[in-house]
Amino acid sequence: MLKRRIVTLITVLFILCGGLWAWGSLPQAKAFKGGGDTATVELDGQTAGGLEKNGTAYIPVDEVGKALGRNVSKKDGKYLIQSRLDRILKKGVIRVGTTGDYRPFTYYDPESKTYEGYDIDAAKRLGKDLGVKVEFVKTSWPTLMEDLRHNKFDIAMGGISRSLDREKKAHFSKPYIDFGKSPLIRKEDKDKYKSLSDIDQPDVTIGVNPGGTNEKFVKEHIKQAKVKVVQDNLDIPKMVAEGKVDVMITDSVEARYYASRDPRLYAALTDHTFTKSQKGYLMHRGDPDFQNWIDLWVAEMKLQGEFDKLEAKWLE
Ligand SMILES: O=C(O)C(=O)C[C@]1(C(=O)O)C=C[C@@H](O)C=C1
Repeated sequence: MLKRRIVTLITVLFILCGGLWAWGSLPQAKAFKGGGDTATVELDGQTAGGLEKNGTAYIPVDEVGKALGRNVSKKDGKYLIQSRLDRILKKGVIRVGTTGDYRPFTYYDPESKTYEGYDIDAAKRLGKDLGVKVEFVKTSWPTLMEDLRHNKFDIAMGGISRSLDREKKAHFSKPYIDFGKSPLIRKEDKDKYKSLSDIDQPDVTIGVNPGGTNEKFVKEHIKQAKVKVVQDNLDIPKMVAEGKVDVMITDSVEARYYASRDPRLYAALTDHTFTKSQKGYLMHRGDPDFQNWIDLWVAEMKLQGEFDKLEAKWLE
């Protein structure tokens, strides 16, 4: 009887020591929250859970991978956190964030419940070239960076301006189109607005959508004119045409698009834009394999004249 008890005790001790050894060998990360025997870390806006021991968190590497939107594999005794590219290929889906409010790049049609536009076609082509399905995820200009950080999508596409500010928090692909900020006005005002100072007058009202580079430009450069913030970007060109606001300062590409479709509108100064900028696709930081693939894809699209075809279809 005593012998059996001693054997059981030794077995229990043995299992306990093994468990502690396995626990201790889990990869580490600093905990910011949690206590007792659970811990949580935040990685790129996602949380991963594990155990805490003496102020150190032990987070299973699978959890880390999940939080980063990446797969984890084990080879030659080493854990490998794979690129997002491998995960996309394995899952057979790429999640593309897009705002759906910026013609001609991205437009969500509430009736057909589908997206269309230059970058929607580009995203579909991207899916085809990757050999995966495309799942569009709605985002917005004010929440774009947060939605990316929270891993709501793998890449954002839809007339996004490359900017040094955004590159501090995310990563842009190589550019695929050049443009600049310019005014969309009523045709009858063609001779009235010939420069930014003609526009920045107390009797002028500028319509602007929140959260993007249009608003940033207006905040930085407009001192005297009235500014009306319009939640739905798609409403602004019509508001200009109907005289509800006088000017929309936006990307020259968009100004041209609306002016060529509505005879009441005029795209001014598109050859002398207020700024010079480029569009790019927005990705997470720290994943060179995925970023390189996307850059090569952008280069191939240019080389094969695919962006030219999209321009002919959507921008002319
Ligand atoms: O923020 C950006 O990157 C954009 O280029 C998007 C942006 C904007 O500047 O607000 C550009 C033009 C459209 O009218 C709406 C959105």
